[in-house]
Amino acid sequence: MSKQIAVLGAGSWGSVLANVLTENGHHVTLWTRSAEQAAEMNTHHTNQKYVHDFEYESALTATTEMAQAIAGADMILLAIPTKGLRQVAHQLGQLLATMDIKPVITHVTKGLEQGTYKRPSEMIAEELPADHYQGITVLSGPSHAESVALHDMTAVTIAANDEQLAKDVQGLFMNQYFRAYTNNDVVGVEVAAALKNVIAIGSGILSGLGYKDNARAALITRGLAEIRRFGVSFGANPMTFIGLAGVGDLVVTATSQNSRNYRCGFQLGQGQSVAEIEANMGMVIEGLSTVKVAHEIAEKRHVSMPITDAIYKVVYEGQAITEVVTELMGREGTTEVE
Ligand SMILES: NC(=O)c1ccc[n+]([C@@H]2O[C@H](COP(=O)([O-])OP(=O)(O)OC[C@H]3O[C@@H](n4cnc5c(N)ncnc54)[C@H](O)[C@@H]3O)[C@@H](O)[C@H]2O)c1
Ligand SMILES: O=P(O)(O)OC[C@H](O)CO
Repeated sequence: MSKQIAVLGAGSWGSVLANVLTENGHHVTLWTRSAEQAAEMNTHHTNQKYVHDFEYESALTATTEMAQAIAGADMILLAIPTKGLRQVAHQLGQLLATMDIKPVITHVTKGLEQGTYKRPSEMIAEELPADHYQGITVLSGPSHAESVALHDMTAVTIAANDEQLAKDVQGLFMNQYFRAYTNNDVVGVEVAAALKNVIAIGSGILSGLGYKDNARAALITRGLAEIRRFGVSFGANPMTFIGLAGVGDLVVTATSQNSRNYRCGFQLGQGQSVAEIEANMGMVIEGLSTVKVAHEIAEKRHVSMPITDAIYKVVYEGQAITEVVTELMGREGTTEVE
């Protein structure tokens, strides 16, 4: 059945997911804070700043008025980077309190909040009035916007504490090229989503330095071990980390030139500075802030995360990459399976 859906955030992922939902026959309104971007979408059906040379469904409309976007919404999809999520959720919460709707909330944010160390669903829950939405679901997994736009076969995870809610959202997204699985491990899915970006930066660094397949496979495997350790310390299900939101997203992000986090690492490995890379990317590189949060949390909770710590030293302490790599490889031998 056709539903009314609002997508908040018209970057790469928000605009492409809005298009998937429109293709699935839903009435979708995309909210953006940029009047130029809304006009471009409504007039030319494009969003050139984020996904080049792609024509969106003409039924997809955009607005800068959040109240207009969410009017009558059955689902509201938040596609905002970690840094802006609380602010947008706050704005949404104020509107929901005054409106006669009770939508499902879904978010796709991959990060952890600086300072509070909160996961995206925790931030959203803190900002929305409890009785004015049905619950929160998380969409994650190996899914580059550019590939989804081209109908590359894609499988994602929809996580929620409430199984029926996850199934409802699964039904909205499923089609011939987009497959969704449900998962009840919200903590594991959100931790995996945030931390894979850090390991992807590390993988890019190794490639940028000229290391080859063995090095990358070792980094991905041991990176997954520390992501799992971190997640399990928060009560996550270890099985989540061998699923789509875990190894799936880690592989796609840590091996693809489509990944902004991998590309950022590659350029670091080639000697560029973080400031230069961020200025040229023009889109969010979530791993750069997540590495700081993850490093701080791991230190507080005594979770061993040598790769994350190494990337932290490169990004935030300016330590030479070659020195960090030597240190990592020179650590005392240990056992693989804990
Ligand atoms: N791009 C992908 O392929 C992809 C896939 C899966 C998940 N994600 C995740 O989805 C989230 C969004 O990523 P993206 O790729 O769309 O980012 P992006 O950089 O392409 O776009 C971000 C959008 O959010 C908007 N925004 C940021 N702060 C805002 C604020 N305070 N108020 C209003 N709008 C604000 C920006 O204007 C921009 O339109 C990230 O957490 C990312 O990790 C991205
Ligand atoms: O481009 P990246 O590195 O932010 O990765 C995008 C998605 O998270 C991949 O699933």
